[in-house]
Amino acid sequence: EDVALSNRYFPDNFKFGAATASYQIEGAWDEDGKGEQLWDWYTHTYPDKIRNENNGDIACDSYHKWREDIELLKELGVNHYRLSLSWSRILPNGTVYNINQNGVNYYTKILETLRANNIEPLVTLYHWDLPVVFHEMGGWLNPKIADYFADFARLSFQLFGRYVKTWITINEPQTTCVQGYGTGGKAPGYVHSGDGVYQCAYTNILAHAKAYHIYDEEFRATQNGRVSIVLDSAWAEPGSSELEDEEAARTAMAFSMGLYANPIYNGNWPQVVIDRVGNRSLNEGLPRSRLPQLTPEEIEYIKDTSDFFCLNTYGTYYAQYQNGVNESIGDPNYYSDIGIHTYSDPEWEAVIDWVSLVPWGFRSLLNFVWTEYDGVEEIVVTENGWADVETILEDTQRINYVSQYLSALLDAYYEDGVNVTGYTVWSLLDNFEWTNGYTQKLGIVHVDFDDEERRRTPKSSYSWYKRVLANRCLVEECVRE
Ligand SMILES: CCCCCCCCCCCCC/C=C/[C@@H](O)[C@@H](N)CO[C@@H]1O[C@H](CO)[C@H](O)[C@H](O)[C@H]1O
Repeated sequence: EDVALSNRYFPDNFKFGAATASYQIEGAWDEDGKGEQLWDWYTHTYPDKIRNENNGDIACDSYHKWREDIELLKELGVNHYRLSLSWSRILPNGTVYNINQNGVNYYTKILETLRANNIEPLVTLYHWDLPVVFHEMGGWLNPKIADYFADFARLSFQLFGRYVKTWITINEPQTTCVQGYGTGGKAPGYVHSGDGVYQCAYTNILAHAKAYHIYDEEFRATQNGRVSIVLDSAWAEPGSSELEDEEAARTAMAFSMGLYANPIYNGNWPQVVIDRVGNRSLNEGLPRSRLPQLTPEEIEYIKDTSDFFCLNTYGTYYAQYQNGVNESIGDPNYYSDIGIHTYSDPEWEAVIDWVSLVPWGFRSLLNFVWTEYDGVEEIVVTENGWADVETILEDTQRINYVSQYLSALLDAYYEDGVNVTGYTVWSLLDNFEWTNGYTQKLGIVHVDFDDEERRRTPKSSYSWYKRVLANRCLVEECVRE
């Protein structure tokens, strides 16, 4: 079915990019002095938790093939490349006591080459590969980790600030906290849904704020860069226009995005989260809320620690009021705290459940971020893309998805006045998709994981994206305003 796409040009200052993350592409897991990190440990200790017992030991072998990756980016014509630093490649034991010069050299070469090719690096300091020593100390359940992260951030600003003007502290704390420490679906696989999610959220936002303040106080004046955190959320659409369903959708957004965005942009946790977790904790007979209380000093310290909003999003779901759940006791659990019913429309095109072709949901989400969070003057989409579960070189579904999401983005910009200034496709390469191993393919470039050379083959979406970047327009002919 033909869908009408926006015929507006992308604004002159709009930036296009592609994204990857260290553990998902680099490989060389123990090479040249790199230390062990959480996902090395997890995939080696619990191979059965990963599809086909795969791991990222070699992944796309980008540790050796990074020049080829930059060639692909150059040819594509992107304005920026979002990549992440492997903390334990730079600091094998996690702390600044021991710096691995090979790791520093690796990233220096990449950043230099990107700059030489006029590609702006968007650098994420932490994309889930926690040095294993910190996992042994409790990982993100231990607030002390925030200090170690801050040390790593300072060192990275010192080492790479020449090249990097856009820093992202942490990727998707929601995924880390809900899946890593709540449901156990990702490393470290902990199931502490009632408490762990909130403790992890606390440590993540504290770590982010520390890194932000370090940049602000020690580097901003000389380096002139900016700092943000990547937050992810699907869009929660009310299941009906009934007030109860609208409230259910707002509650879902508060628990998914608000838990992290509210303290950073508006100050403190969302009120609905404070109330629901607090009341349920009392009903459960607990002496205090399972949600850590932020002190007035912490609220002030964490608030306003972002220079622009980084958004990752892949899909939409409906939220519906669920009768009786709010009163139920005896189930200290993040999802019971939210207490709503969610569902998808079976008509929505989707190959995996959380990536769905719902461009209007994306537009609503952009509008939500724009109006809900104080002081947001700019939004950059730092991840969005389509998942296949088999190798498809003529990936028309991906082209459909990305073109319709970009069209929705243009509508949000031109029709709704949302200042969204960048879009980053996930991903440049098919890569190691965490517990899904190599079974989910989100790259615009195919990587042959059966080939020792990890041969890269651009898919149709790569050529299509290249044309969009060159024309700055989604259709045959665009109009100027
Ligand atoms: C509070 C909400 C209540 C109920 C929720 C109902 C269910 C709706 C579906 C929500 C989404 C499920 C979880 C999805 C999270 C994604 O945003 C996240 N995993 C994306 O992470 C990035 O994914 C990339 C592609 O897989 C890539 O792996 C990258 O590294 C990640 O940053």
